[in-house]
Amino acid sequence: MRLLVECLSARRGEELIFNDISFALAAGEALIVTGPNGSGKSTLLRVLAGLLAAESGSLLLEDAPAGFEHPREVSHYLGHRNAMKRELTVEENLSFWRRFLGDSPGGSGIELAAAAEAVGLAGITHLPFGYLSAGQQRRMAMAKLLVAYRPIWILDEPTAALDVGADRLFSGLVAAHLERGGIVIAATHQPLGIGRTQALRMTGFVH
Ligand SMILES: Nc1ncnc2c1ncn2[C@@H]1O[C@H](COP(=O)(O)OP(=O)(O)OP(=O)(O)O)[C@@H](O)[C@H]1O
Repeated sequence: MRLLVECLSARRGEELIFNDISFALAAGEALIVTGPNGSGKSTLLRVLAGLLAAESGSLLLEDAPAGFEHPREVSHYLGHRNAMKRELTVEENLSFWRRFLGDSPGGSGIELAAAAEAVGLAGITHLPFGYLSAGQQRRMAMAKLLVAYRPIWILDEPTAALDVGADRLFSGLVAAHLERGGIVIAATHQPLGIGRTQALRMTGFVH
């Protein structure tokens, strides 16, 4: 599968945030998006995830499973917020996401306990999500990427609030996903320490 992005532009309110963004990612490849605050990284990821409409340009999947046309249909999106309910336990949250997202063709998510173990937090899935520390909450949000299979991971500042150990752990999860033929697009100020990456530097739109 390939993700093709051509001449993409996006608007927020009256402002054109970026213009003419193009890239292509094949299975096993990652794109790291960098740029100063306000340069449009989150906006680009939200367009890729189908949460915002592009102003112009195209987003295409090549050699995708039959019936899947837009990247959002086969993508995980991890935004700045963790998208977990504080009052529900970790297990209830992950179980909701597992059922809600379902698997894309070509793979299957792993069990909740295995996902919690993969992010180094086995044994605390019975706790309300709100009881966890900021770093533990972010780790659990990463477990969401594992409980339902999606070939494309769209990640906005995935390692914010993580300690060095969790940073490494996350790089490992990303590397394993790429190894299995996944595609990763991540906005980050910290290097993820992974191999085959392309870089996209956002500069903001110059009027
Ligand atoms: N809902 C909105 N309406 C109008 N403008 C918005 C809206 N959301 C974001 N913007 C503007 O769009 C621009 C790009 O924001 P965006 O969040 O994409 O940047 P970013 O590169 O991800 O920044 P950061 O590094 O701070 O996360 C900013 O100038 C921001 O003020």
